[in-house]
Amino acid sequence: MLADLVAGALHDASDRRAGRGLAEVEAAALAREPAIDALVSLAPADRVKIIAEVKRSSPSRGALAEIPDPAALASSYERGGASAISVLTEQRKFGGSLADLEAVRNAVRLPVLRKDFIADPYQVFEARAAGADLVLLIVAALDQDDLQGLFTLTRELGMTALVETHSADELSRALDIGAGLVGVNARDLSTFELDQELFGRLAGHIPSGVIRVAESAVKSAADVAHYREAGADVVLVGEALVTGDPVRTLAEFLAV
Ligand SMILES: O=C(O)c1ccccc1NCC(=O)[C@H](O)[C@H](O)COP(=O)(O)O
Repeated sequence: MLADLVAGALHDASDRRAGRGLAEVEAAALAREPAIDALVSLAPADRVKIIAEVKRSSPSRGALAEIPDPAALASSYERGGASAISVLTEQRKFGGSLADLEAVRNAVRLPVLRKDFIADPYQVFEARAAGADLVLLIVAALDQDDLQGLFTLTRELGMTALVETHSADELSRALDIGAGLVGVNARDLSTFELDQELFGRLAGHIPSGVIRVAESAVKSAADVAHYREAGADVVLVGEALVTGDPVRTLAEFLAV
């Protein structure tokens, strides 16, 4: 399933590239104001930080929320105390787009993450051109050379990579490339199974100086507290925010 998601994202990127070539997108990326330094915004603190996600639907859960105005949702996340905004830009299964990301960029002063299945440099340039400060790099979706290449390009463009892992082996590959922001996704992206204990098993192997992000499977403040007790500096939340009152839910989650 992950391979299908990556193939679909690459196919769509290739379609967009036919209309807007690499040179044009690269120029647009370089013309942007400098990216916000997400390593500063998400640095460990005496309280947990939250990356709040704009998520309409997903392969595992189907339709979640309409979200007619992603900019308004992102603004409410900002008001609610989120430290960064994640925007799912994959269209086929998540109903997202780069237009969503651009709208969010224009609405908030927080760092914005392009959450997609990124496997080609074109997608990284697109992200920066749309105003993203971060991109997601999923270790399971990339061989080590491609992971290193996309990570290096991300840094060259002044952005931060959230390097996502789901096993000890993937974590060591993330650390090998020098990732400073490492995610452990509770969701197996091929089977969609959730393992909320995975973060706790891997967190001890993430050296200090690397920001630890627990991703997925948060339904309640108790789940946020669970991740925090296991060592999470940051928790990334999608479904619980888009299906509830975002400001009130964030307040509960940030109070742990
Ligand atoms: O959410 C899915 O079903 C999914 C399936 C396959 C690949 C990625 C998927 N989601 C992306 C994410 O990792 C989540 O959107 C994110 O971590 C938030 O998760 P949640 O709070 O559980 O909505």
